[in-house]
Amino acid sequence: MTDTTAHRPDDHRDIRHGRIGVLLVNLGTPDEPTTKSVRRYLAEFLSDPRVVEIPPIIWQPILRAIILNTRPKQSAHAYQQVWTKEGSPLAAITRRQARALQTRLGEDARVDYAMRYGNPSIGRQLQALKDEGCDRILVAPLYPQYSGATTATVVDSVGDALRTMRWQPATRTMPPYHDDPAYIEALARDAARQMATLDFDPEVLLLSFHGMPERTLLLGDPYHCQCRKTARLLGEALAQDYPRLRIDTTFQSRFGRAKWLEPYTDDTLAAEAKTGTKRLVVAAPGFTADCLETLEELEIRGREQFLEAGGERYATLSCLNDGAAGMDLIESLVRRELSGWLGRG
Ligand SMILES: C=CC1=C(C)c2cc3[nH]c(cc4nc(cc5[nH]c(cc1n2)c(C)c5CCC(=O)O)C(CCC(=O)O)=C4C)c(C)c3C=C
Ligand SMILES: [Fe+2]
Ligand SMILES: [Fe+2]
Repeated sequence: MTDTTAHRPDDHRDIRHGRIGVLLVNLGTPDEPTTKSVRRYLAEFLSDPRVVEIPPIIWQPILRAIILNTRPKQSAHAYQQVWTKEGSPLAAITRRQARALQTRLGEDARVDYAMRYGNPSIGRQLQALKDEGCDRILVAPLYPQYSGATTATVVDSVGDALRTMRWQPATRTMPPYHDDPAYIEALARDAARQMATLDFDPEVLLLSFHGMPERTLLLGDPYHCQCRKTARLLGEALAQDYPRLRIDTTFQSRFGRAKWLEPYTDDTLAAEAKTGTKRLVVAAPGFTADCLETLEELEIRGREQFLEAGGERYATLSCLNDGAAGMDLIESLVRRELSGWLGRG
């Protein structure tokens, strides 16, 4: 037991309890944009059997001998292009989301954030909330679409942390919200706000979601269907105001040699330009916060792919981040989950 709340028999009066905690969780990111730091992060991330579903006895030697000797340098270079004074964009934005939610919830709950891989870890943050007297904790994975590689592995990690505690807090996890009207409304409202600031009139809006090996779809992971449903609902919401805009769905960030969900974002950007699309906008509705995959892959490399293939105007929309639409959404999703706890006498 690594429980830090152990106490002597006469300490009972000092144990605070009865508070509610909220832990926002996102994927994770390296601490520094260096090869060493990225290697440490990727070693943890890519060793999760939920993420790479190849038996460890086969995968670990490939990971250690090949991937971790090549990818960290390449990814560190990508991270350097988007790194900020506050650190990795994903960590900085998630931190701001937690602070903004704390302001909105006030005395109703203690809010913090964690990263599934890297820092601050889920285990450390659950313990910290518990040490602050939280005996009920809502874990909110910031993934609108469920997948084994994201949502489920957050829950695995919560289970690992609880396993070390003698006196566990009660926990609850926020469900995916891919078709929640509040999510679709937030995306539509924020897309309209950002489209109004463009200095060109786009012909096409690509909705780019993070990819997954196609095999996961065949094995029953709902991720692909949930992305498709989000895209359909968002398309319907936008169609009223943008009747001439063509909206398509693609999947990005392919990794390794297996077939991933199609169509691929990079191929589609080039194909659109080659078939005559001149003005294109990309949004990434599956990402709650801007990160390497939006700021580098879509904004930097996506732009090059589209313009080099003959496109003329290109823009990416920001994720909901800690803006008003995004925070209204997170607050309403979290309050819904907390309602039973907050309602008690
Ligand atoms: C190797 C398999 C991968 C699967 C499966 C996967 C699924 C998946 N990922 C996200 C969200 C994010 N992924 C991010 C980075 C990232 N993803 C992979 C690989 C897989 N992702 C790698 C190797 C990396 C690291 C960067 C790189 O080397 O390319 C990020 C950004 C992290 C950041 O620091 O900014 C996010 C967010 C989802 C939603 C998902 C499945 C649905
Ligand atoms: Fe990923
Ligand atoms: Fe599907």
